[in-house]
Amino acid sequence: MAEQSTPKTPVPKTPAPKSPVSNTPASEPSSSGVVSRRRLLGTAGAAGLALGAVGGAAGYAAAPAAPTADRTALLNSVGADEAMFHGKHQPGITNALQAKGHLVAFDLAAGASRKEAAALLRRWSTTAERLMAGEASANDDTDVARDAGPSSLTVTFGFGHSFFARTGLEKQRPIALDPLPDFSSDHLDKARSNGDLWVQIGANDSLVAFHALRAIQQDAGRAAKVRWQMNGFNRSPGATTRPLTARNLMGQIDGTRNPKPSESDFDRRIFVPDAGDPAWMAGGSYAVVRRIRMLLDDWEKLSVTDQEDVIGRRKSDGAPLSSGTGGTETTAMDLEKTGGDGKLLVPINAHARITRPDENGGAAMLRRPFSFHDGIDADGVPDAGLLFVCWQADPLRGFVPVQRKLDRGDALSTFIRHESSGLFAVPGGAAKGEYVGQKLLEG
Ligand SMILES: C=CC1=C(C)c2cc3[nH]c(cc4nc(cc5[nH]c(cc1n2)c(C)c5CCC(=O)O)C(CCC(=O)O)=C4C)c(C)c3C=C
Ligand SMILES: [Fe+2]
Repeated sequence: MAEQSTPKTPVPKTPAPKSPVSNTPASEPSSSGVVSRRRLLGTAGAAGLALGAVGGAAGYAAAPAAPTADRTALLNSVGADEAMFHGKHQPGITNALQAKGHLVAFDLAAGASRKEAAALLRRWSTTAERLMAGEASANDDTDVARDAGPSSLTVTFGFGHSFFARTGLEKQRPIALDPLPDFSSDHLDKARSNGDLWVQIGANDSLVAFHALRAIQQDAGRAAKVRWQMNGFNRSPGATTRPLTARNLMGQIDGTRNPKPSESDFDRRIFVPDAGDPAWMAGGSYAVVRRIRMLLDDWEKLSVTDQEDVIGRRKSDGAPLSSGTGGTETTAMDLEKTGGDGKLLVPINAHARITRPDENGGAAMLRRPFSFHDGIDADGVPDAGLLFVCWQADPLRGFVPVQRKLDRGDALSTFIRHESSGLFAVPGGAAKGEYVGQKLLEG
C-alpha cells in the first residue's frame, strides 16, 4: 500500500504561494481550496511574523511567544491555510474536502422570532469570520484551537423548511425547499432529519473543527437548540502523494466525476443565479444531507471483482471497467462496450452508470461528503458510512431524479441504508459587514 507509507525523507511543503481562493470559483479549485497564511504575510515570512500572528487576533495576543521554529513549522503546515468567509458564495461548497467535519442542525426555541433568528445569524457570522481567519471567538473563547492556525476551517449556514413558518417568513420560502419525496429504500430517523437551521463545519484539524462547533453552539444561547449532530472525516492532507480522488469506507475512489468549477455549466448546476427566485437565494445553493449507513460486513464479503461490478469502476484506481486493464480515473466510460462473453463491461445497474447526468436528463450535483464512524453496535456491526452532502441549484434537477433512479435498481443499494435526510437552503455568501441570510431576515 505504497500511498499509505511514510516517506523516509520528509518532503518539505512547496513554499510557492497559492492563489487566494474566494468562494467564487472562476477556475479549478486549488489543491487545498484555501489561501496560505504565508502568502497573507507577504515576504515577511517567519522572521517578520508579528507576535500573535499564529492565532492572529486580540483574543490570542496574550499567548506566550512560541519558539520561532514552531512558528516556522506552522507557516509551512496545513494549519496555515485559510478559506475566505466573504464572497459570492458561502465557504464549504467548492473548497477541497477537509479532514474533519461536523454537521449540526438546530431548532429555534419556542417563541423565538425573526428578530432572534437575525441576531443569531449575525452572531454566527461574526464567529465564523473570526475563526476562519484563525482568530479567537468574540466571547469566552474556549482556547481549544489556541495553538492552531485556521486549518482551512469553513463554516456554512443553511435554512430548513420549518424555519420559515416559525419566523413568519413563509412567503420567502423557496419552492425548492419543498420536502423531498419518499423513496422506497428510505429508513429515515425523523429525529436526526431536517431542522430549522443547519451548520456545516469542516477543517483540516480536529481541534479547530471542534472549537468551531462549540463556539457555534454557545452562540446559539437560548435562541436555538441542537436537534442533531453528526461527525465525519476524510483523508488528511499529506496522507498520500498519489493524485487520486479521496476514498470512502467501502474503499472506492469517490468524487471522480464531480462537476468542476472550470466547466462552463458549473455555476448553473450548483448555484442559484443572480436573477433566481427567491431573490435572497441569489448565489446560494441547496444542500441535500443524507446519513447513509454502509453495510460493510456484507460489502466486504464480495470479491473485488464483484465490488467493481457494483460501481462499474476499478477499485484500485477508479478507472471505468470499460477501459479493460488500461485507463485511469479520468478515462471516459464507454457505456456500450462488451466483453468477450457479450456482456456489458459496465453492468446495466452499476452505480456509476445510472447516476450519470446523461442517464438522468442532465441532473447533476456536487458531492462533498464526509465519512462517519460512530462505533460498533452490540452485534459487532460497525455504525459507519457516508455523510452524503450534495449541492445543487435545484434539488428537483439534481438529487431527486438521481435518487429516484437509484431507488429503482442500483447495484449499490443492497449495501447501503439511508438513515436520515435533510434539505437546506444555503444563501449566498455575506459581503463585508453583512451576515449570512441578512437579505432574507431583513429583506
Ligand atoms: C442521489 C445521489 C447519490 C447518492 C445517494 C450516492 C451514494 C453513494 N455513492 C457512492 C459511491 C460512488 N458514487 C459514484 C458516482 C456518483 N454518485 C452519484 C450520486 C449519488 N451517490 C453521482 C451523481 C455520481 C457521478 C456520476 C457521473 O457523473 O458519472 C462513484 C464513482 C466515482 C465518482 O464519479 O465519484 C462512487 C464510487 C457511495 C458509496 C454512496 C453511498 C454510501
Ligand atoms: Fe454515488
